[in-house]
Amino acid sequence: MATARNISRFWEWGRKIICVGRNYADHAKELKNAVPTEPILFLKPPSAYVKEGSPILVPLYTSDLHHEVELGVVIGKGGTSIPQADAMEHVAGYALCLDMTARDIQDQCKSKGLPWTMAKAFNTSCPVSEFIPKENIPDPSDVKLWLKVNDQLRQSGCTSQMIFSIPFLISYISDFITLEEGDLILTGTPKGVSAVQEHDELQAGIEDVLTMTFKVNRLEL
Ligand SMILES: O=C([O-])CC(=O)C(=O)O
Repeated sequence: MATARNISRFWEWGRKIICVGRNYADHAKELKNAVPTEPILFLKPPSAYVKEGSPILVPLYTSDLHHEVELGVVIGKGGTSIPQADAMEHVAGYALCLDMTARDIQDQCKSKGLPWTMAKAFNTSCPVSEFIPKENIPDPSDVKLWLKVNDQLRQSGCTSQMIFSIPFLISYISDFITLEEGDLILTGTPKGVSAVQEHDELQAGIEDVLTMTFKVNRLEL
């Protein structure tokens, strides 16, 4: 049972989190998934947020927790049915994000045709950096992302490899989910995802813009 002390460690930041799956062909292929022809979307609740200084907590029900480094897009101006041509006017800035994934649970859900909620939406499943103002990333379609586990490089990719662009995703999502100020869109992960263990240190960065560090802990009840 979660105690008040535990709950106070779960940082709430921003609003809803809309995630795009398999938006990099090399990552879709490394997990033997088809490259999508339309965006694959799933959600994380605001209770998934965790900021630097607080740990990523491994859910008790997984033995295969993976990191996925992603560029997050922070919505500054809400809207419904936003045309692609206007999409970037709705962006306030960015955040470096991790889409922590219980891979064993996701595999079970996939084989049963069930939603990925238990694999993707648990407390602390969305570690985020500080907010990055839009001006600090003038071309979000061409920035390098990387992630190290205990100083070893695991993921290194460039947002130029995305299948669906940021303006396309904003327009596509807003056709059926109204985007609101503070919402975060996770734009998918490049290849190199791998398992993390208790006591690991994850360091991730956006080239020349920022780095962030998170510790991994077991959830204590
Ligand atoms: O779990 C997955 O492989 C799907 C996903 O989130 C991604 O590709 O970013």
